[in-house]
Amino acid sequence: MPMPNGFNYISAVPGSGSSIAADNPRRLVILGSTGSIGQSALGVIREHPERFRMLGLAGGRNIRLLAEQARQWRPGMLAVLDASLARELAELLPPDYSPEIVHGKEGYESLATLPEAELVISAQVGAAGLPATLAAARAGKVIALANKESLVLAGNMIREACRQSGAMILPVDSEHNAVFQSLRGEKSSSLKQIILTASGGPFRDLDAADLAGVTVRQALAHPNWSMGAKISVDSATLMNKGLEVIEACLLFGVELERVAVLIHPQSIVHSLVEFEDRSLLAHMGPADMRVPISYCLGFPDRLGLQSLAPLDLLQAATLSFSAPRSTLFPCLDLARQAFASGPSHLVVLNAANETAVDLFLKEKLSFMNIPALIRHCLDEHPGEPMDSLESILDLSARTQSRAQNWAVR
Ligand SMILES: NC(=O)C1=CN([C@@H]2O[C@H](COP(=O)(O)OP(=O)(O)OC[C@H]3O[C@@H](n4cnc5c(N)ncnc54)[C@H](OP(=O)(O)O)[C@@H]3O)[C@@H](O)[C@H]2O)C=CC1
Ligand SMILES: CC(=O)[C@@H](O)[C@H](O)COP(=O)(O)O
Ligand SMILES: [Mn+2]
Repeated sequence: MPMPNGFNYISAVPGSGSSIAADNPRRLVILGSTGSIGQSALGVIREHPERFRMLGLAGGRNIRLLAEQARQWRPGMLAVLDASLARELAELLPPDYSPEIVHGKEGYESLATLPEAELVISAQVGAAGLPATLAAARAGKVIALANKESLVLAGNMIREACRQSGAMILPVDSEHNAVFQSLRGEKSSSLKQIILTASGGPFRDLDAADLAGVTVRQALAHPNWSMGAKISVDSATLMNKGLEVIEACLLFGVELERVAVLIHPQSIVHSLVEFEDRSLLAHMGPADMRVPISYCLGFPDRLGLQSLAPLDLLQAATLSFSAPRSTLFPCLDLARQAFASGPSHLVVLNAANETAVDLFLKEKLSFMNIPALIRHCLDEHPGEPMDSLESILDLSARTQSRAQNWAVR
């Protein structure tokens, strides 16, 4: 298995290092196929239809798009959020096609653990993605992981599940995919630090007075990436980078102190690794999620992406780097503090953030109150054992209701 040598990495499925043979297509499930990552993944697969066989697609509420995808890919199983959406979805499918339609947490879990599935793309948003991701890990699947919240909520549980089942995680998140590519063939003892790049989001040059009045529309207008609403707001607050620091620690088995963040407004260098000999390896490419997704789908081979224009470095011209402004964007430090405090603090961090972002998107919370609400929830939390999926989901729910109360106080 061509994994980074000696890394404490979530790894090693026997045979998963083999190339995709055209006569033996990779059997695939996409959780979150109706989202930004899900649609980008389907774009990659559309370029290589002979290499993949679609076994299952899962959406949330967007059954029109899911029906359209299902008509094209004809998987044997579909999943949606609830029973009534499942019934509506069935009505939208052609008469000659009757897949099994499942719903809710158990439905997503059964899709993620389909016995024939080899590769599961985990691209649901938020804590909702955890049960199916954990189920896929327990079932020994290769998981192309976009849903970073799963690792933040249950990193150690997922690592242990992978160790026991032989499941393996391939990082879809652009920074972690960049690190993964840069570490291949290297020894863990040579690694000094990981440097994650952050665009800084749409508000990176604003001052405190301007930040107080930013709108939802402005927060959703990411300067470089086209993404779903939740992660776009996370990018604007720098919580996305906070979640990514934790994701890097868990994926690559490195301590918090060895994961640095640099603001890099161009989003051309997707991250770097520094070695003991002062060498820096950087991964560069277009700011398009089809690049890391295709790397995971084809791993250990690279799939061609003819539909994507090459990055023109002459056009890009400048690469710049600066330190994050943590006073104005405290979420990055809040995430670091939560990770240092322990697993239940991470659950509180994630739940408070999800509630805060949801309230901000509904214009019930100001941008500056997103970190204030998260800080309040963390300050109140004494810590508790997190030893099962149920305990995580229970603490998430309690935190969300506390956060709602704080916001409407
Ligand atoms: N977009 C990007 O470029 C990147 C995203 N990521 C991560 O990937 C994940 C997905 O992000 P993104 O694609 O942008 O998000 P989107 O909001 O675009 O898509 C989210 C997907 O999850 C589904 N979904 C929403 N709520 C639920 C729920 N309660 N239960 C089950 N499914 C649900 C949605 O279904 P429906 O729309 O049908 O309701 C949709 O398929 C996130 O964890 C994000 O942090 C990481 C790196 C880059
Ligand atoms: C594309 C991707 O991986 C996102 O997580 C991206 O990194 C967001 O950009 P920021 O660097 O602004 O958070
Ligand atoms: Mn990212």
